[in-house]
Amino acid sequence: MSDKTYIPSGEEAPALQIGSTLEALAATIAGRRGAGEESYTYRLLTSSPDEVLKKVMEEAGEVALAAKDVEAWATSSLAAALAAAGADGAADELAVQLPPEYDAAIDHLRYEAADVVYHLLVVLERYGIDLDEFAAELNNRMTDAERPNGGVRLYEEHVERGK
Ligand SMILES: N=c1c2ncn([C@@H]3O[C@H](COP(=O)(O)OP(=O)(O)OP(=O)(O)O)[C@@H](O)[C@H]3O)c2ncn1[C@@H]1O[C@H](COP(=O)(O)O)[C@@H](O)[C@H]1O
Repeated sequence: MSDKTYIPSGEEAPALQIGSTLEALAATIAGRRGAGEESYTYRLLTSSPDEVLKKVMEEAGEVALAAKDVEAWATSSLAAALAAAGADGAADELAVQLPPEYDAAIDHLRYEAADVVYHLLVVLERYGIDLDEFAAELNNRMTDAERPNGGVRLYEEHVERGK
């Protein structure tokens, strides 16, 4: 844990699946600082920062396009169901059949989301923001009821609220 974060006393850190996955990936990325040119991650960590920053933007755009694809398949399925029901069809009895392409679009969205997260973690590594600090940023925005028990927090002096 960095000196920017803390776990409130009396609380234990949670063990969630996504947490350990992100920790493993972040550790792999950090470990690639010493790898050679054959490692894509090494190249992103050591080349012009524009390379990885461009990738984050590109992959975020791909997430948006993938999500629009999901919507398009859902919308066309609904349109087909409406057409099949005819003018007298009751809206609450529509039989919407989602095609295999819908499931494929969901898979693609998940894939692109993973690309964004990977590239974002490379950015965080490049700029020295560790996962605890990143988690603390998210945790600081949560209400007490939302925050996981033991969720790390940022010290007040590291919180910028633009005030
Ligand atoms: N999680 C990832 C990861 N996610 C995405 N990528 C790479 O990011 C690049 C994404 O570029 P593109 O979008 O152009 O390619 P694409 O995803 O194939 O295609 P589209 O998104 O355009 O459809 C590809 O080269 C992927 O291989 C990743 N490269 C590495 N990792 C992890 O990092 C570790 C270290 O990998 P090295 O970089 O090989 O050292 C790996 O073992 C993985 O655990």
